[in-house]
Amino acid sequence: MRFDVLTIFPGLIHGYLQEGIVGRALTRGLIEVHTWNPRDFSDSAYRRVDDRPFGGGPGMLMMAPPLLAAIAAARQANPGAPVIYLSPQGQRLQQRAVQDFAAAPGLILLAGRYEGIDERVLAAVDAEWSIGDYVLAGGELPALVLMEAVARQLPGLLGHADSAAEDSFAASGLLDCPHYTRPEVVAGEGVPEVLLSGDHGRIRRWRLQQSLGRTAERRPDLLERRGLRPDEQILLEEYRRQRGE
Ligand SMILES: CN(C)c1ccccc1CNc1ccc(C(N)=O)cn1
Repeated sequence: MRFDVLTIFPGLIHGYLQEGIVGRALTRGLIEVHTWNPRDFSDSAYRRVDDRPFGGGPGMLMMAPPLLAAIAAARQANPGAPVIYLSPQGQRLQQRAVQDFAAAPGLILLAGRYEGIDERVLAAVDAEWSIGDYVLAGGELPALVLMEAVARQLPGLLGHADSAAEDSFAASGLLDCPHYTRPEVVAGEGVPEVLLSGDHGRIRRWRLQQSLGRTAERRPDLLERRGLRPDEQILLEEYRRQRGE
């Protein structure tokens, strides 16, 4: 999959992609990442990309012409790829949208800076997405968040093939259960004996019960949406009894 990122800080994008699974996906050719700097599309002497807002107000805005030209260049290089604008005004990114993006031929991501961009750029944008209800100095981190979440979904990217499919959100719609590894005792704390039992049916049951209990405690909204099978309802009730609720 090809990602094209429009940013005045290309180093932020390439820098992050040197490490980790996305870095490996790059070297393995599973993904391609190209950055386009609006400054290269500015027709002003000082490669100007920002200017003062009409109507006054603090800070600067990104001008439309350099961004529109950069978007056109990216569309030519990544045909069929939707242009996604990362902004606090966008739709909230959830795992379902990530899975949909993973099926796209490519993605063109527009990272805003300053106080935002000229509204007329949105005529060239296909969708506006937000990674959460908070404000960052630029759209580069949200672009990297989207890229990594999508890259994890690409077949062949993660070692144990089905792990992305096993992601708690994707598969079960539940929060993940607790995990343990060696050493067996940490600061006097041991490991739940069920995990040492070798009884895989019991282990699976315990993990589902933990996921259900944690989701009920921390994210009841997820359970609302998902609903519970009868057997899950029983596991959750047993969990609550054991927790003395
Ligand atoms: C500079 N700002 C305020 C801005 C204003 C408008 C658009 C983009 C930006 C860039 N900042 C972003 C981008 C995305 C998110 C998010 N929640 O996805 C948070 N911040």
